[in-house]
Amino acid sequence: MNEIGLAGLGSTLASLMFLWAVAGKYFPFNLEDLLRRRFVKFTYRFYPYIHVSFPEFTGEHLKRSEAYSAIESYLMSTSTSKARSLRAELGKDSSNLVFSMGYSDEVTDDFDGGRVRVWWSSTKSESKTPTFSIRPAPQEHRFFKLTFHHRHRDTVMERYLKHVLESGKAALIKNQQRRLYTNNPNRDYDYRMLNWSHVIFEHPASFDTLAMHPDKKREIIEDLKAFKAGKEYYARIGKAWKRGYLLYGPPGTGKSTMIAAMANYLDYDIYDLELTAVKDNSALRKLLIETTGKSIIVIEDIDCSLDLSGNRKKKEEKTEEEKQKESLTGKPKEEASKVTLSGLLNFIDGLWSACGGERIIVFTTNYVEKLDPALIRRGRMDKHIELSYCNFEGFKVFAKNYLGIENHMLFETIQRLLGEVQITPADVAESLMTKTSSRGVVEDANACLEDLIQALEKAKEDATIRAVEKAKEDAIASKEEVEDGPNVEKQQSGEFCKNEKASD
Ligand SMILES: Nc1ncnc2c1ncn2[C@@H]1O[C@H](COP(=O)(O)OP(=O)(O)OP(=O)(O)O)[C@@H](O)[C@H]1O
Repeated sequence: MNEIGLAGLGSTLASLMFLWAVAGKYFPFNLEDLLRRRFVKFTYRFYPYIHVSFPEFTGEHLKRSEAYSAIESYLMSTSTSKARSLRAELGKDSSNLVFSMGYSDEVTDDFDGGRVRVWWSSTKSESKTPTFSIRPAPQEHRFFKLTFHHRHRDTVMERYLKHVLESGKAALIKNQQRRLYTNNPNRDYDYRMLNWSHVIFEHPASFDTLAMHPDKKREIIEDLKAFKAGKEYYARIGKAWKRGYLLYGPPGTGKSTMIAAMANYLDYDIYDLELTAVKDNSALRKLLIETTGKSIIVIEDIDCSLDLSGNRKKKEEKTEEEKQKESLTGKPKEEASKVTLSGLLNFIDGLWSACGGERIIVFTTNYVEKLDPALIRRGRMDKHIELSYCNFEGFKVFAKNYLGIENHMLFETIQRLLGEVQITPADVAESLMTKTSSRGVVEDANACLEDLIQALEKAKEDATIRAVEKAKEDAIASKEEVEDGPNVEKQQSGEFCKNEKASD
């Protein structure tokens, strides 16, 4: 092209751009938009298909995409009959195989009575870009690809994908084994940087095996049932779909067993949150975001996990033993968690706590009186459940489950003794198991009940001895007080403590 030609082209382009700008300004409709749509329509003549891809990991923190999991589960039912290459995994009760689409395979799916046809394929690609980050990124990128004709765009986007996600999520819950998650202390070494790691949850506890007064049990079951069915109710009253349970009582009274029974009853996963391993409030929030719905988030022994007075303790001096350990291993003592009470309150009912929905938060403690009232007020911990020493009703549950009996001549003695001594359900369970053979068969119910009576009588004796000793100590203390007069020093220090508490 000669110089004149180039100049001509230049001026033509300039005129076109000018006209474009003028047209965009003065035309009554959006010309640019119209032309773009015409162009797209034109290209559809040659290739009328649209693709949507769903990557496995998304976001800055590479969280496994819920959409990917739901599609994977949806395709399990579709692909088994249609795909030619399948992957097999163990199903819910470890006795059946669940099949899913193999990589690089494609299946068709018909929707709307066969009017809409789509194609799904599963692909993986190796990451070729070298990464120089401290935390290596995943080497494999997996995604599902959905292909459909452009004339079905609205149906696919508005109805078909909704159907896939809903059916997939439902199938996921039905097929997937329930999981017990724990916050991952090794996340820095996990390439996916997952905050939670999990094992299959297989605890056999149920409300039938829980030794507890039947009325109390019924009340808890009703509460859980109402919660599970409460999606619309919570939406109507404008509250996040979550509920807090505080389980308190002495060790061995069944707090952990109750959580397992709740999870089995609701068919929920459990997130066992080890608060002392959480670095700070923002790490706590990240953990919360990564939990899924239909789950129970548990913080056991909450009184031991956090300085609940709200005052951080001053940095503790290292002991000689710790200093020695550090010099031997070269590793400094692990930093204490900086999670604060307000961070925890935010976790329970801050704005972030509403993401996901259908979650139960459970705190357990052996010392309810130690907890900050703000933490357990109604609305945060909606239901306070006391698990206490074994009563006769609880014992009857054990007798039925462990020995297969509902009545026995020794029941009367046991009922009397249970009214006189405090014994934990764990101890009762232990006594009833002593005569069970290694095959799990009860060899002699009578002998088991006699063992329990012995344990109860021993507990009664011990309690009497403790009471006598306590009475002696009290008598000595009051005698000393009479002889020496009121202990001024003690009183002063008592007052000092009170003042210190008041100023806290
Ligand atoms: N109420 C109960 N019903 C049935 N079994 C129980 C009950 N309480 C305790 N047990 C039995 O005792 C064992 C210990 O109970 P569990 O761990 O649930 O008690 P806990 O209150 O959580 O104790 P801790 O406070 O020490 O964690 C369980 O394995 C279970 O077999």
